[in-house]
Amino acid sequence: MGFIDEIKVRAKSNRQTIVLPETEDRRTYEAAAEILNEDIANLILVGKKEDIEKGGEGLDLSKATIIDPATSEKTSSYIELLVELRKSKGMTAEQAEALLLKDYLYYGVMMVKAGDADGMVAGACHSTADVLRPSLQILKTKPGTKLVSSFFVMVVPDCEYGADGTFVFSDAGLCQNPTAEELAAIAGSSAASFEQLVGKEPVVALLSHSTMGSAKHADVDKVVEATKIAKETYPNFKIDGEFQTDAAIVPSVGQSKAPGNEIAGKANVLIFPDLDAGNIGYKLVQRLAKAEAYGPVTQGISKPVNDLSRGCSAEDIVGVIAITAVQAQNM
Ligand SMILES: CC(C)(COP(=O)(O)OP(=O)(O)OC[C@H]1O[C@@H](n2cnc3c(N)ncnc32)[C@H](O)[C@@H]1OP(=O)(O)O)[C@@H](O)C(=O)NCCC(=O)NCCS
Ligand SMILES: CC(=O)OP(=O)(O)O
Repeated sequence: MGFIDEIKVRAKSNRQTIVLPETEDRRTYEAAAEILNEDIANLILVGKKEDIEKGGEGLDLSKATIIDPATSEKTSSYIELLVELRKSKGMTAEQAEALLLKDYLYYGVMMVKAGDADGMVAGACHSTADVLRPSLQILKTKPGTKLVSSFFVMVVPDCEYGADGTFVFSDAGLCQNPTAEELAAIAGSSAASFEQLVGKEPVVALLSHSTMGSAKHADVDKVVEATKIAKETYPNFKIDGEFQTDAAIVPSVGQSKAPGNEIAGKANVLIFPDLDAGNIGYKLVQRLAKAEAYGPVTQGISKPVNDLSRGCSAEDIVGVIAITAVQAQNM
């Protein structure tokens, strides 16, 4: 069974409730119909009943719960809770009400915060910053984690590298220019995410344009420092660097560039030095190698709110909803 089919089976075994706030996008409805048809999760669609009926025309969405912020009896409690959480930032009741009635992404995150949903998925028609900012402000980093970061699960067809072609790429969505300490935290979180979702031993490579000192530059120094911190902080995970991508994933190149290294050529978790590299890298593999790309999935956050690319398909949304449900089972 492939990666996403296994995730769907796990999601079905203990159904979670996922909120979908992007009811202005047809792909949301197509994905919702498939999730409900396959019994992968319970779904909440946020919006006006008549808009949702129109948006989902021709699809069976009868098992979805529809919540209209303008009429829901829960809205006043979300306003109170939002004011409580953000009063130190100057949030007033009037501002909270205006925000929750206008911005369904904030509304969905408040549903998760209040425990009325187990997770949220959005990003088909909003930028990553707009999707993740409310969750960073409201849900916050989970205890014991330094920062929230994000990753893609990449499933590359006909590929013998990684875990039979399955990889975690991080951070390809959120942290723009991580420090060495942040890069180390991303490596630790990504190893744990790989273990949780892929169910195999993570082998983590911190990527660079240098392998074990072959190039000299401040950018390389950052990755070397991050590797040192990550190895000290997460001694139970197999982590090493700095590696070029070929040395990280191709066994023969790994052994020629880093002889005797136990991670070289075997990595299945690839840590990119910054968001430019990560975001460019995942899109190249997705589009040129025709890989499945699920994400950006967040890690290190207190409850799962996951993003999508605006270029996603309905099938991609189905995958990210199933992943979100599996993350929620473990929170
Ligand atoms: C997500 C993002 C918008 C957050 O930054 P921002 O809008 O400038 O927001 P702020 O820095 O004001 O942060 C908002 C809150 O989130 C918190 N936060 C921001 N980044 C965080 C992180 N990585 N982990 C934990 N908390 C974080 C801040 O501490 C702040 O909390 P507060 O409001 O309670 O003080 C920003 O990191 C970003 O734009 N990332 C790139 C997204 C992107 O374009 N990706 C490419 C396509 S996938
Ligand atoms: C993840 C990502 O790159 O998102 P988008 O394509 O929407 O910018």
